[in-house]
Amino acid sequence: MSNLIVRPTRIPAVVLVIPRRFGDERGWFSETYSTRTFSDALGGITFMQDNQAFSAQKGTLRGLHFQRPPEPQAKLVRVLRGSIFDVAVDLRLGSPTYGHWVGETLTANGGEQLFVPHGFAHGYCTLEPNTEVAYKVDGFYAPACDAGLAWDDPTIGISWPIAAEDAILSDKDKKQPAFAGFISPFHVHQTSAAA
Ligand SMILES: Cc1cn([C@H]2C[C@H](O)[C@@H](COP(=O)(O)OP(=O)(O)O[C@H]3O[C@H](C)C(=O)[C@H](O)[C@H]3O)O2)c(=O)[nH]c1=O
Repeated sequence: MSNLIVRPTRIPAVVLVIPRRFGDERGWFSETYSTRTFSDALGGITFMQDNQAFSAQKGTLRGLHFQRPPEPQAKLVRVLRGSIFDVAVDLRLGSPTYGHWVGETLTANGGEQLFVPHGFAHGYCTLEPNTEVAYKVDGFYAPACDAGLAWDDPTIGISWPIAAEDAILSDKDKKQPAFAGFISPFHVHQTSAAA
């Protein structure tokens, strides 16, 4: 039996992985990341940084974010506590799913992880209070390359599982630009281990 369930989403480059949990009378154990088991699913990616975010309230929405080249970031996202609706948006010029989004519910109880490659915007909203998210990135934080798109952009049309008036946003995310007129720096044929 494999220690990792791998399921492509409706955008094949965005992959859901579920590491096996070994349960016993004490609880459970799981290898939440291993280059040995994940490399087949994610390619030869080298993660450089671990991030963790705590959101006190249900409906906290972070995104849509990405870093422009030369510092793009692929992300491997999982939930330590609570649950989120995790979203990736295809920004790769030439992709048949350009401008399309995919969302997956990630929970601490289920241990699901979402891989978001280079060329995608990423965002999530929390589905319960006191939710903690941990994620690996394959590029360092580069504020000069930080970029974003409006979480509620009508052209992208993400079906968030919360009412717009209930979304809790940073000041930055309240002012992210619209997708209309966006000029993507990414291309589907960019050679990258993560896209
Ligand atoms: C992302 C990041 C942020 N910071 C500092 C910068 C700010 O002073 C503070 C909060 O940053 P921000 O408001 O951008 O955090 P989030 O809104 O959670 O943004 C993240 O959430 C969405 C879902 C993402 O996919 C990105 O990883 C990231 O943009 O942490 C750092 O020092 N290092 C980092 O790697």
